[in-house]
Amino acid sequence: MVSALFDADRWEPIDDLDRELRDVTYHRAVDSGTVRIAFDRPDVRNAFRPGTVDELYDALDHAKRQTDVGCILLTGNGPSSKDGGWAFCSGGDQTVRGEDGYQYEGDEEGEAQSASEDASGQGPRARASEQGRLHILEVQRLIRHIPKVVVAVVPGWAVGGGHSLHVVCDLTLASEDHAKFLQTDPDVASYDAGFGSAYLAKQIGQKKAREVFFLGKTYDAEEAVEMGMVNEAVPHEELEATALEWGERINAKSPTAMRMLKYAFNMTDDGMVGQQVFAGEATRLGYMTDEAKEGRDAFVEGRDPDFDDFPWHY
Ligand SMILES: CC(C)(COP(=O)(O)OP(=O)(O)OC[C@H]1O[C@@H](n2cnc3c(N)ncnc32)[C@H](O)[C@@H]1OP(=O)(O)O)[C@@H](O)C(=O)NCCC(=O)NCCSC(=O)CCC(=O)c1ccccc1C(=O)O
Repeated sequence: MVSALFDADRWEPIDDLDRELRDVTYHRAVDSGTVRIAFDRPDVRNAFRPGTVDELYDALDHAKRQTDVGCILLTGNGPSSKDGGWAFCSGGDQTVRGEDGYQYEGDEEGEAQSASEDASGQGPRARASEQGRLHILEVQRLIRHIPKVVVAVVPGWAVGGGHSLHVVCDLTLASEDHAKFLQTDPDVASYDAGFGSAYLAKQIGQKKAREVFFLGKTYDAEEAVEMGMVNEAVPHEELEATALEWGERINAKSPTAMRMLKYAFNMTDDGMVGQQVFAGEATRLGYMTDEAKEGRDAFVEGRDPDFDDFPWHY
């Protein structure tokens, strides 16, 4: 069983990644352009270790390249076999935290190296795996820039770095029975000084965001909706069916419009990088015009371009 909320009839596994997935499951909906990526360490509240982050990154990157996929659901499998508890993600696995980041353990490091080695056997990720990692931030940036709608589907605890992940997702859907939102970063002397805090303040306001971090209160799904950091709370049993409905709605829309809107929402907060990402898509749209083709063809054919037929639009 993947998860107690997982409807096996509605999903098929995706298994053409370069690595074997141990800490994450990855599925595609049978009847829509929606994929489901889930943390699969329910006995530790879906805490992520370095290998989890590698798998998550690779699954997201694979999803990014599927041109018939418009929606990515990010969730946590459950419940825990130990106590029945549910989690989206409880952040970095504190048992493998070292002085310079989170450490690969035993065979996890071996797998990461063999999956990432270049021809010399000394590829950048092979070398990096000997050191502590904080590469959940690379996952955050991928979620931020992926040209699709990413929905955090929260069946239980969203804590620490897991809370930050839901913050950076485009939408959050939560179980009204079990979802709980908590920031423990300052309790364990960690701090997400980027999207997890500053972008959260854009969502819920400065005072409330400071309360989340400085007082470390736990909020249920309804409170999180009230605060503006969760879009909707639904009964636990309906969580994944509702997420799939959202995926269908999203996939029915114009891919270009959705991509440009996501980048437009990002741009005001993302500085020059936000402008660059939006501008790249504007350039792509430009390339699709006859005017751009004339510029390219003129160069390739060794002649001056003739733009006379193209108006100076206003
Ligand atoms: C999540 C809890 C609130 C759940 O509490 P409860 O329901 O009572 O369950 P427990 O009995 O506590 O937990 C069950 C079981 O799971 C183990 N566990 C839970 N969380 C973790 C974890 N994060 N790491 C390791 N193990 C965990 C727990 O030990 C139990 O195991 P047993 O063997 O059964 O006893 C509560 O569990 C809790 O508070 N967990 C810790 C939450 C936490 O502090 N997370 C880390 C925050 S820091 C972080 O995530 C940094 C991430 C990061 O990389 C980063 C770095 C720099 C910038 C940004 C980031 C970023 O945030 O992205």
